[in-house]
Amino acid sequence: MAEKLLEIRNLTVGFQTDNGVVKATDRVNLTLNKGETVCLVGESGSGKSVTSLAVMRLIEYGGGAILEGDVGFKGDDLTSRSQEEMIRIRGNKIAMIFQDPMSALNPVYSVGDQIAESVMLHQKKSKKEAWKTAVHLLRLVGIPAPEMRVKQYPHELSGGMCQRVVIAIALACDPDLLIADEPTTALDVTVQAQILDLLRKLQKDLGMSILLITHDMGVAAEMGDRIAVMYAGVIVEEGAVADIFANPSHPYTIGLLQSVPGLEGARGEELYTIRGNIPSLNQLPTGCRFHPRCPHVRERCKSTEPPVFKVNSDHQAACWMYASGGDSEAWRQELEQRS
Ligand SMILES: Nc1ncnc2c1ncn2[C@@H]1O[C@H](COP(=O)(O)OP(=O)(O)OP(=O)(O)O)[C@@H](O)[C@H]1O
Ligand code: NI
Repeated sequence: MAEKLLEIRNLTVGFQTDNGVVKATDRVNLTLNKGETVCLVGESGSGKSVTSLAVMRLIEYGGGAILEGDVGFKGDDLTSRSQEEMIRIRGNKIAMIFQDPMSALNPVYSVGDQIAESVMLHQKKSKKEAWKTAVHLLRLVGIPAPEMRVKQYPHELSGGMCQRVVIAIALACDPDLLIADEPTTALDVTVQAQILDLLRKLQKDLGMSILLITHDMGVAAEMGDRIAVMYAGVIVEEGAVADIFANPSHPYTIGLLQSVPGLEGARGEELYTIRGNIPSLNQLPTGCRFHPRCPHVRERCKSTEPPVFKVNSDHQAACWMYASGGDSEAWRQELEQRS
């Protein structure tokens, strides 16, 4: 049995707005095993960042609140920790990196100072030792001539180099879990690939788990052991990466795959676009949230929200098509033919 590291259960995050409370995530369930990379994918506004910020308990600083559910981390429930305790947990066991490395770095301190500060915060080391560790970490994240680079300031480094520095800072606390929210979106394509390679290598060498947030199915295919697809605050499909690509099951996932050039799901010459837009949180449709955009919609989808159904042993989808009995079989055949 794989060892569970992070277990998000029924996580509902709410925000107070002028129109009352909106739920940015609604009973999200997601498990991450030790040493595994799980990719959380979905369109803009689907609730990916909110989910990760709730895990870190940073959502409370952004005006959100955890309304329901819990976050098991190494058997501990993070939702019942105080913010003081969370500071220690965030620093020591969970690290997070974001899209824009420049905004994560302080322009007035050298990169060495910033890494060393993180080292001293987490390990009992003198300034001199911490500086040595900073050089070591820069080497670990693939920065050439680290002895020279360590003295430089963020503006003297490229965007890709800065993201490597941010990763070095994250590694200073020797995290069990790295949450990476669109870590390569702001970088150009070649640099993007290099940073993804680096994350893969670090994961293998250091044995950490990665929760990778991306809207890019190609990135998810390359990086993930498992993929969870999010739509309008709910996880609509989850499974092993090979399974999701070979046998995408939720109509939303199928649409996503068909809209990516060069992926197997994309058949024919013309790329598919999912009709319509993601609904706003204060005007969620009844029943299945995806039903107004779904090419396979049936009456039941309009009235009742589907629970999660097993597609096979390690693959599940929240779609009525996978309920047993009724006309599900015929329905699935229709889907096979149309897609
Ligand atoms: N402080 C806030 N107040 C009100 N609503 C918020 C707040 N922060 C986020 N939301 C809402 O929560 C929803 C999910 O946002 P989130 O940032 O998690 O999306 P995402 O999937 O990460 O999208 P993206 O790919 O654009 O980063 C959005 O509809 C957003 O408007
Ligand atoms: Ni986001």
